[in-house]
Amino acid sequence: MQQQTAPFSSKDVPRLETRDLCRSFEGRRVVENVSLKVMPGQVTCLLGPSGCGKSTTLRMIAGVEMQDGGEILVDGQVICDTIFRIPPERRRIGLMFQDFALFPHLSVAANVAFGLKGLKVDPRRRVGELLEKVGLSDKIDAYPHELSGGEQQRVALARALAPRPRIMLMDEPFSGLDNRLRDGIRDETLEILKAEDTAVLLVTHEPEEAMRMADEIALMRGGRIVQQGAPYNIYKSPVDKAAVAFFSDINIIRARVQGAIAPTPFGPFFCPGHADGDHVEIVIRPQHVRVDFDRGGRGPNPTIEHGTAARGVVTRARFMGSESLVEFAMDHDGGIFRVTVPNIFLPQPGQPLWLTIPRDRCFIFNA
Ligand SMILES: Nc1ncnc2c1ncn2[C@@H]1O[C@H](COP(=O)(O)OP(=O)(O)OP(=O)(O)O)[C@@H](O)[C@H]1O
Repeated sequence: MQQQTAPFSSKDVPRLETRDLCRSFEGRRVVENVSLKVMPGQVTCLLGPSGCGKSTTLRMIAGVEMQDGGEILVDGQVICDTIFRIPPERRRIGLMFQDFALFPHLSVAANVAFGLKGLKVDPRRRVGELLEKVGLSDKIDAYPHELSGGEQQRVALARALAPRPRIMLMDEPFSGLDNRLRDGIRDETLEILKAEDTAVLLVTHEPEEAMRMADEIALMRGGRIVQQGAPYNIYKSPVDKAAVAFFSDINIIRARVQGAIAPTPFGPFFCPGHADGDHVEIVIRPQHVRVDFDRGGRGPNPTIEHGTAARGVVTRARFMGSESLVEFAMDHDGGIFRVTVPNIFLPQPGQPLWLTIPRDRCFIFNA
């Protein structure tokens, strides 16, 4: 009898996949069971604090660092496990790092053509095509010292793209650029990489950069991926307190669950799934706390959506540009609460105000 095979499309095969990558240095695990998939034309950001193992992961995929365990696949084929290893230069993986180091003695054209050595392509044509893409056709004969930081970055991108890499690994490639320049270059780079259908793995420790660039974020901590998903999902459904705190300041209300309810000075919080006696932390971002006026010592009326208001006294108020940051010392425990309010809101220190916590904006975790 003929065996039926499942319908299978090359579209379903990740361009880049890692399975359980591990690496230790001097007996210390710095990368632990990192499994990732990046589809063609997709950008995945490895996001995490300094030292969490992002660059080591990238270096193993590039082939300049050897893993202790796990495997790396490109288009469904193993290119490296603990026994078999394709050398870095044959992986067709492009690299872009913060110190992109153009060759100072070579012209823009020669820098871009450098990536084409040994390939059967017409270098003049490919260089011309790439410089047009990055908007630097008029700088073809210039030398790196004659270019701005942003222009140099674009040459580095053209050089990395020249051999048509299937995968681009980028390690904080934009952090050397000033803020205003960075946004433009980031967007342009993304557009070009998507148009070339390149799978991109980008390392960053900046949540804003990850939110801006990524189709998917892999949040890393202590060598492990703790959460993976679309930026919206990571922001809206964080796995733990640290995942919330990575994207913004946080306020924490501590309580103990009784009958699926955590009583707090802000009213009761419904805690399904938490057992009686569980200590919980209710976490809320500063932009989601609501502020109400004192109304002669009486705060706003309690509601189901916002619970009861708790009174605090302003200790500090700062205008931050598009919003104001106000700090409160809370009456019930003297703890500090941070609240951001759009536009200009600068109450005087000492002024009493009332804070409420929208129930649909807070996260409840076991303490
Ligand atoms: N060759 C090495 N020898 C020993 N320890 C190393 C080596 N390379 C990296 N480490 C250690 O491994 C850990 C992870 O480093 P890695 O560079 O991967 O982190 P990272 O998340 O990229 O940090 P950053 O954002 O600061 O670059 C760090 O504690 C680092 O000191």
